[in-house]
Amino acid sequence: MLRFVFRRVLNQWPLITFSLASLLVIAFLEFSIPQITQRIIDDIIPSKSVPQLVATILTLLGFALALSLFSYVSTYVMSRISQTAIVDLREELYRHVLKQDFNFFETQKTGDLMTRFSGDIKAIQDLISPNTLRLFSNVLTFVFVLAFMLKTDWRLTLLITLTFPFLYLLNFYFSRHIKTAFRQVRQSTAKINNQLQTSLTSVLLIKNFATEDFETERFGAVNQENKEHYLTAMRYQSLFSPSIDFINYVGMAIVLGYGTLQVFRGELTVGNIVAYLAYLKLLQNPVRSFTQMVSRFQQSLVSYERIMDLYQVEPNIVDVANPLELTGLKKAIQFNHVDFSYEMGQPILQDVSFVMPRGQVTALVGSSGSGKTTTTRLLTRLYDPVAGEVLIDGCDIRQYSMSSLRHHVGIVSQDVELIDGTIRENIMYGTPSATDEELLIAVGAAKLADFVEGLPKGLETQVGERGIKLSGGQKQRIAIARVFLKNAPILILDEATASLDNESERHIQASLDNLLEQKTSLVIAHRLSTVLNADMILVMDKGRIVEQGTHESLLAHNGRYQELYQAQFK
Ligand SMILES: Nc1ncnc2c1ncn2[C@@H]1O[C@H](COP(=O)(O)OP(=O)(O)OP(=O)(O)O)[C@@H](O)[C@H]1O
Repeated sequence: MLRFVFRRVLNQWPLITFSLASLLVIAFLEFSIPQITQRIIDDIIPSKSVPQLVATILTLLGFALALSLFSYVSTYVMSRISQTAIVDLREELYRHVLKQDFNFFETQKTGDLMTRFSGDIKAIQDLISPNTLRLFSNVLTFVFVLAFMLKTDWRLTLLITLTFPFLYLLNFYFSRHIKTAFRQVRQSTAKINNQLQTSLTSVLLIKNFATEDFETERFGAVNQENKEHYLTAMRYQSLFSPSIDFINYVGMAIVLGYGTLQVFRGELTVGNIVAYLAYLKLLQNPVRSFTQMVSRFQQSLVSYERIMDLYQVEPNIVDVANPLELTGLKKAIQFNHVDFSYEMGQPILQDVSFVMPRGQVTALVGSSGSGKTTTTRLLTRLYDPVAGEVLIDGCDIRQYSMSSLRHHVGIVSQDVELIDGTIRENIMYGTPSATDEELLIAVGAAKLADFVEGLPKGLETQVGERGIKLSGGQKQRIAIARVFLKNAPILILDEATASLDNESERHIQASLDNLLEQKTSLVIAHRLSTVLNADMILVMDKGRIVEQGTHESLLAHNGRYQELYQAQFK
């Protein structure tokens, strides 16, 4: 973990060098101040020299001022180093997560991912904090002080160091337990986040089924679990500091007891004892901050492991080395003996083969769960086939760069996804360079113009939380306008007109027909009326294409299409 953190701050070496230099100065000043006390007690008090006293006090104040100044500067600089490193880390992790396969997001819990971005990154941030820096300066002071004490009275110093093994053992014992306990705290916090995330995004479900009490009870259970783990962690942590304090008092007793005996024998001065007591504190400081660091370190370690887990996930669907750039569709898209399964041993698509010639509309029909959406997902490489291939102009789509492939496909799907922003931002999402003229054409084509003109802020109206609520049909039309604007040569319409009333559907259908005319499209529709005019209809059943042809030829055939048609219209 330290190596990981170190690599992340290494590029800020000038600031780090400056911080380390300040640490040296701080350690020197902290070591010197008790020397001044000793000098006053042992030399100046007996000499009764006022000028010497004034000079020494001024030196003391000067040292104290310098100490404050260096502490301030080094703390601020360290915060800067830490913030810069954390911003980089968060961004890198974000990019890494977005790069993952679609499948990753389907299996990963959102709340858990959010915890990694918030809590876990914060724990790493704590590690690169001014407190950690303090620990380093304390360690330096520790070395200075120990060297001096050994020189002054090695026996007394050795007696004090007898307490160190106990400190070490206590650290060892507590840190192990604290680490385990904090891992459980984090896991249960992620559970709380998951529960919150799922219930807050399904409020309608909860209201409709009046399951508030049930949900609250479930939430209570995970909340309680979190409390138990936290209390376990706290039990260890609260016992940790007092145990260390006790050992420290033993050290103080040794200095006072043995030191006073030495004074009796004339081997140490009173000033020596006072300085020793101050130094004892300086020896204890590192131990103190070390104890705090242990728990922070444990938390960071748990978080580090969770972040590393995330880093270690690599996407399976990636560009080949030196991918081709797709520059347009010239002849056809072809599915060639494609097999696919989401989970091993459970085939979803089997031996799917068909051709979509350029400029034609291919429709996919079939009962629910027959594999229509899955087929469209293979075309944009949300998933790759298990066997067989998908070709564009005779070339396997895996040879093209994913971004060029996806730039060539426009999708309107069942679930419209809107971003938090204005209607304009939503329509221009993915096409930020579109001109106002192009935007207005898209708005008109998607039959949104009347609706937008009726809004006081027009295209600048916020959608979602801080703006207007949109109906299902309006959302869908925004999604259609977005695809109009993208103007990709290949179109996928997955139940694109699903949430429109009959009248809007007619409007949209007309403009979609315009759009489809110049495109190569794959249209999924449960309502057969929307696919009557398709150039080719593929009938899917249990992951296979069981029939294909035009509406008339399929009806005449008296097969699965006939059944579907009968079920809908008779
Ligand atoms: N992410 C997934 N993981 C595992 N199985 C899945 C996943 N998505 C879909 N399936 C399964 O794959 C099969 C085909 O689903 P698909 O969504 O392609 O069907 P569909 O024909 O589009 O259905 P509908 O018309 O209801 O949208 C279904 O049995 C479904 O349960």
